[in-house]
Amino acid sequence: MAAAAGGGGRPPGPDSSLEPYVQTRIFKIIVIGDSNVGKTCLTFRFCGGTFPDKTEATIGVDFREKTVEIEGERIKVQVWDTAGQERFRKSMVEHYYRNVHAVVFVYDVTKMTSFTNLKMWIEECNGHAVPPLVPKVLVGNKCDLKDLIQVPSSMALKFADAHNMLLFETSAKDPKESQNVESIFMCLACRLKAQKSLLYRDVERRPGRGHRLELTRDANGGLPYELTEGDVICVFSQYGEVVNINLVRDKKTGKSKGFCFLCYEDQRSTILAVDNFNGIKIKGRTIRVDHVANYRPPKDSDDLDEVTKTLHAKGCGVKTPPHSSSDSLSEDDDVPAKKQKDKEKSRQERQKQSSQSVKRAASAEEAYPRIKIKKEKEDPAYDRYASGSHQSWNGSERKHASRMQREEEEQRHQRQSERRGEKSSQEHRGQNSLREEREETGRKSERHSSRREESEGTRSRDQRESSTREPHSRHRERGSTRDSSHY
Ligand SMILES: Nc1nc2c(ncn2[C@@H]2O[C@H](COP(=O)(O)OP(=O)(O)OP(=O)(O)O)[C@@H](O)[C@H]2O)c(=O)[nH]1
Repeated sequence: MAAAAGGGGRPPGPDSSLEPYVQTRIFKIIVIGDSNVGKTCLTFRFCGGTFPDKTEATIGVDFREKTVEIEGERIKVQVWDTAGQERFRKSMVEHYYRNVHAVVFVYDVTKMTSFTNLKMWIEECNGHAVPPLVPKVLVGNKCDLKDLIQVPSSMALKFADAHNMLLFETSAKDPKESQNVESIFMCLACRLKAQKSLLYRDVERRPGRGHRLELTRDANGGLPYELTEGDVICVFSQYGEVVNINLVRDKKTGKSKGFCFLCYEDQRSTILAVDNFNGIKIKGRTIRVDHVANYRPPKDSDDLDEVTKTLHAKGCGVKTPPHSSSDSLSEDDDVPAKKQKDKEKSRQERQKQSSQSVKRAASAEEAYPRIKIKKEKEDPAYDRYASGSHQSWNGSERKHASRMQREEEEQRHQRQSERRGEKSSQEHRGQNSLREEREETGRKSERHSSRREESEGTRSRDQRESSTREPHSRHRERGSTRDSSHY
């Protein structure tokens, strides 16, 4: 069942390797227990197949990895060898438990205190809201020291039963027991595989330009006020490119309000960020992040300088070439400052005329073709936080977009009729060309209907999303994302 082994080092991030994009699931398994029970040796035995001559107390965490094959599927077992000593684990505990898929509790069969302390380790684990679905096993190590055994198997078995865990009694040192050590992790991997689809590599790399990450603020945390947009981008670009950021600032003082909206280049990055950043501490403040459907660009206010306005409009991501001709409609992309001012005026005029939020969202979509914004209902929570006037979008931009579409359509028609004209001028129009024409018509109608299906699909999806969006429906949405990315 098992294949290649891995070594220690940094946690292999989902994008850290240059290996081709394959669907490899990663199971994060943490090994917990008192210091000196043999956690490091067990992980060495499993990942490297050896018993280390010498070990030192683990500081923070060590990572080891092994790729195994279960029923034809390659799975990466990522083993987190945690520190047993309180002083070496304090700052890391939250990281251990975040998005963990399975837990291995280890005690030393020759040391009763390491067994009685298990209660404390289980409490710690429960205190970090590890879901009940996460499999846990109990491992009694150092069974080779037969004469020194203090913890009888019957006692350990009773404890394991009481906590709904499997018990493994083994030795990292004794090579004859290596199969048993392997079974600990393989048993967990098999159980995890049997559960539903896991982890990030399964998530489609969709250009989810509308997907945003919301860094919220509550009584216990939020972004440290001193962080600038650049700081936030530095931290959050670990999991993907940030293409736009809206760090909400006080209108008068310009100081950060401690919350922010980020737009990643794809949905996968947003999911990764939610899973990895939620609950971390930055400068003593706990970060809370949510994955919500739509990125909201900053609201324009009068005292913003032109550079900032243009940056808000363009985003901060690297420019990618437009996907299609309609993408190149971005008139705003290189709007000179004066034009921007004029637009601002007419925008304000239009704002008086129309206060319908749906319309606003629709026109925003046209104003920011690079960051497509889905239509959605106005989120009152956003208005509560955000300062400054509502942004409404210029009707001329809408007209411009539709005019361009019309022109494009006309050009396409012209090209088609030219092609047809050429064909009719041919003297001998045989069966082949007739067939070609029929095929062309078929293709065209196919294209047409698929486009219609696509737009209908998008519309109904948008309708569904907007109908379920409430100020706090983010959580539901995030839950559904998790459903698809976690077991
Ligand atoms: N006899 C015997 N000794 C073992 C076994 N496993 C580990 N040891 C020894 O136990 C000591 C501690 O092992 P480690 O693996 O470093 O213990 P740990 O739980 O990782 O300790 P911390 O990193 O401090 O949390 C070392 O001297 C190992 O050689 C085993 O199966 N049998």
